[in-house]
Amino acid sequence: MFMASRIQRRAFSASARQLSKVTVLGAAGGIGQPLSLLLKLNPKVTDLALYDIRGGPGVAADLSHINTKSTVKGYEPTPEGLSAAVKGAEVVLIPAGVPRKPGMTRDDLFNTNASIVRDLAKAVAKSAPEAKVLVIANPVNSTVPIVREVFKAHGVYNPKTLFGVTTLDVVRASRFVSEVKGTDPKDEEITVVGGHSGVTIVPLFSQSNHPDLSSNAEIIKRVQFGGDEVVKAKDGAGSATLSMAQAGARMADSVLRAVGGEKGVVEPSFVESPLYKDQGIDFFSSKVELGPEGVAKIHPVGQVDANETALLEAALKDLKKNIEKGVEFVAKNPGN
Ligand SMILES: NC(=O)C1=CN([C@@H]2O[C@H](COP(=O)(O)OP(=O)(O)OC[C@H]3O[C@@H](n4cnc5c(N)ncnc54)[C@H](O)[C@@H]3O)[C@@H](O)[C@H]2O)C=CC1
Ligand SMILES: O=C([O-])CC(=O)C(=O)O
Repeated sequence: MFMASRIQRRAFSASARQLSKVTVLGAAGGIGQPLSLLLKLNPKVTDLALYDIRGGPGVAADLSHINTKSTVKGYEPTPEGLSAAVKGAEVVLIPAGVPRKPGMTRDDLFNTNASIVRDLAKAVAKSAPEAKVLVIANPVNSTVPIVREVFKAHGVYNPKTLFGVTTLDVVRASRFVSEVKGTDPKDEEITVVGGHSGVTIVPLFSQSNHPDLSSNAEIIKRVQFGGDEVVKAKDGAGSATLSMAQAGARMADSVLRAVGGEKGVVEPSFVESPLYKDQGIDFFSSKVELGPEGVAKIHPVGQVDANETALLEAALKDLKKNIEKGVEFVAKNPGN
């Protein structure tokens, strides 16, 4: 009978028990807390690292009592704490940054959030350059290019590992359609492309079970401005946190499934993309097939109708400006 050597047995048990450290930067915030909770409940996460400029260790102590196997550790808000939090991470999620208040656009958050994301990206570039980085902080259309510029400056940029999280847009689209059509949202897969703000969010209903909706201005607007609905309802207390936590946890889970070797995992995401590079637009959200290294394949936009063509044109115009703004910010403000 074949007897596995000790080395073979060790190699087998390491691969069977994939170690997946996941770090949340901004873990004590409105998104960070429920997101961390959902990650604590995910058996694919073996180590959960929580960092925030305030409150990280408290949230970690609380979550650490939940009886799932993963370890949970909160880190002090120091450069050493940040570096230790990200070190060895498979996935780093970044929901750190201020949220909108009524009357603001996501772009109005740029002045505050650009430097927060830049500085966190520096720490990731230094201590976890191979991690898959999932950027949630707004304006995503600009913060993702900021992370790229920082990684490039550190000589560690890999386009396969940088993602802007646009999952909430497809989550919303699926739910809103199911409400209109009286269906189960799990059966409503709606492709949403472009970016993550207002008119840069383009739902492609012509590709769904309900092509009639592609001329329905009301539902298109609801998907594009779903975030504003929540901002208005929260009336000054912030923006979407719980639905965002669910969307972020879904995206992290998909990335981990692909890391674990699962095939055919597809999520929409704002990534460096060839689709509109000829128009000077480096980043675009479309369906992305995930693999062990991160981005495995970027799906094309596919067939769109006349109405969607017009929506895409408007989206590309804004996207270009948003992306350039992020790139210019790092060029002019490289930080320390
Ligand atoms: N991509 C998306 O679909 C969505 C993005 N967002 C964005 O996510 C961000 C966070 O939103 P909320 O959690 O509601 O805000 P929040 O204010 O409740 O939480 C933000 C957390 O970040 C922390 N923080 C600030 N600077 C930090 C730094 N330098 N390092 C580590 N932590 C830091 C704060 O202490 C706070 O705990 C906002 O920019 C918001 O616009 C919100 C919803 C959806
Ligand atoms: O609307 C906001 O500011 C937060 C966000 O990105 C969303 O809910 O989609």
